[in-house]
Amino acid sequence: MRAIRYQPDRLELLDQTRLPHETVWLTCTTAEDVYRAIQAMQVRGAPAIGAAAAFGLALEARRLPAEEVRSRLPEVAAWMKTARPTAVNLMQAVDEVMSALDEAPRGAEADALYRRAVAIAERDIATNRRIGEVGAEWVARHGGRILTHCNTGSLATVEYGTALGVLRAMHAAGTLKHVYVDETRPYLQGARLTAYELKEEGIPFDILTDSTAGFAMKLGWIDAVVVGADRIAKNGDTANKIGTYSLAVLASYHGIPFYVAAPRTTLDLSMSSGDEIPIEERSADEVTHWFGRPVAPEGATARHLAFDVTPGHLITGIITEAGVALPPYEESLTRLFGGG
Ligand SMILES: CSC[C@H]1O[C@H](OP(=O)(O)O)[C@H](O)[C@@H]1O
Repeated sequence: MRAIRYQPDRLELLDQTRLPHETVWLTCTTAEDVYRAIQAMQVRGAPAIGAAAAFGLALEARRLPAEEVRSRLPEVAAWMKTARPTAVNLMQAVDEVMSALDEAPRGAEADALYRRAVAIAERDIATNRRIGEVGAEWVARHGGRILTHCNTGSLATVEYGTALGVLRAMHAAGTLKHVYVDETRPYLQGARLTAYELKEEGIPFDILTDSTAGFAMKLGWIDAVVVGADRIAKNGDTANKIGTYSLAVLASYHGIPFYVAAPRTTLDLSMSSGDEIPIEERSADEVTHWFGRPVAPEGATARHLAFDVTPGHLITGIITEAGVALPPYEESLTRLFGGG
């Protein structure tokens, strides 16, 4: 499954606000088209956001007058980084695609950025499959009944997924027994998107309301928890979808292994701890309304923190393409990926 399709002159995004009941593709031809799609969560998921932004800048390089690309694109790149604040993949991908500008022959900037964006997308897919291999072997030792949160599959990562990639690899190896999918209010990445991906592949699952997870652990349903990430600090503190922190506390209380699966591009080793990670707060309307229809009484207010930060000491291991990092993360992550 692909949620992002790319050509030199356009980027097509599967509108994730319409899934699972409608398949609507958005066609983007400018950086602004992509910026708006990221902000509206029509494309979402840390790696997918990064890849889309990279293609958005390549499109802008094609749209701008050739003689103005080098002077104007850096400003567009800085603006693109503000589309959403938490997923470090956005910032990393923008910097990576912009580095192609320095190396591009004059007059061929757009083609150079497009090639770099394609390289980012294809590398991410290969990385995801490696994370799946590493994670499947490691997590299976705990058992095959896995709880996951949000959506970390093809829809979040160009293809295959990170945490959901581990579950795909376990399913392929015959070690996955069942997936428990947190619905993940209010956007319902779990109930709408993860369920959509798992159903497509015949992987057995049940959706749980977010508030069921703790009791499911008490009932002995869960062998391990595997989630994704949007930014991981040097000490292993991990920003991820709101509700992840609660899952980690519950898993710790119940003695259940809790894993994060993420690529190098989600690590922010410049941050010493999760205290520095910017947490996106989205419109209260996304809580008080169900995709536009009012749920709460008129005038009700809400706080909508879109992410939380799980302290490294609650994380059993961080599954990456280079191996599984174990505490202490300051040492293990640096050993796997270097200083920064
Ligand atoms: C594989 S990264 C997916 C990551 O991104 C999600 O956030 P959002 O849906 O708001 O983009 C969530 O934190 C997932 O774990």
